[in-house]
Amino acid sequence: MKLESRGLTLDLNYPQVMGILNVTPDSFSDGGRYRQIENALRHANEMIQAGATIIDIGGESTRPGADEVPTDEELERVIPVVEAIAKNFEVWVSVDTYKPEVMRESHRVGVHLINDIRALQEPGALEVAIESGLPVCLMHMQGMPRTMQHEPQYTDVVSEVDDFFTEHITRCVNAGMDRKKILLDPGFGFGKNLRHNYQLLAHLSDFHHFGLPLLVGMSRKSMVGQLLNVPPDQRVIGSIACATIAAMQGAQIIRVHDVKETAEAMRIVEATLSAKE
Ligand SMILES: Cn1cnc2c(O)nc(N)nc21
Repeated sequence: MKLESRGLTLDLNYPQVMGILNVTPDSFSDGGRYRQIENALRHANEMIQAGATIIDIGGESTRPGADEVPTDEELERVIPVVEAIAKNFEVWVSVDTYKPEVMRESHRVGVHLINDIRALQEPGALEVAIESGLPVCLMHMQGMPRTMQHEPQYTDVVSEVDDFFTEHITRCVNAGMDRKKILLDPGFGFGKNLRHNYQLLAHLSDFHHFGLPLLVGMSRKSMVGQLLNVPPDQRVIGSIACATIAAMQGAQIIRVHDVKETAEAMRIVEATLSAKE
């Protein structure tokens, strides 16, 4: 399975590591626009050297309880960084946004992939995504970041996420999107309690029946923290375990903070999966 965008190809027969680049104020404490771009380029370079083949740039925190960011503010944070990385590196750049204006401007300055935690449900987002011709990751979320972790409920989380994928693939294809441009993501931690997250991880391979790439993000999340009772910066080993379990089930893109460690673990997964054949 391969994914194409703007002349770049991603070989999805091997797990690809997506490095997280947050351009929210708390992520670059020493502020200042130029400094922010300089720091972002340095961080992106580190992740690329460590094995990331995609850099995911986000200007609005998606943590539980996070507030929304005005569109102009998100544009100011994200667009210069998307442009700088797309210009300076031969790497896939994805934009983590649900706002159509940010999608459009990111496309204008060279982004390769749209990563939308709201699965193109914002007014105008689907039209912009189709117009751009870019691949899009549709992620499942129950509720909104501000309230999604207040008692999430499911009858059967795996089948409900599967139904969500069916519904939104159909919606996008009926609106004119090329089905081959869609990626799917169960949205670990987005309206899921600990058990829901591990049911999704345990059954991740069930989602291959769509024949579309699976993108997963468990890095440093509470599904690791709640089990190990450690703060985010001590969740690397648990995150690697999650990444390995997902990749062993064929997840094609793993979204992480700790690129070097994850890329090394993916080498082990590749060796194991290729020995299966
Ligand atoms: C932005 N973001 C935070 N967590 C994520 C996840 O698990 N998947 C995707 N696609 N994006 C995420």
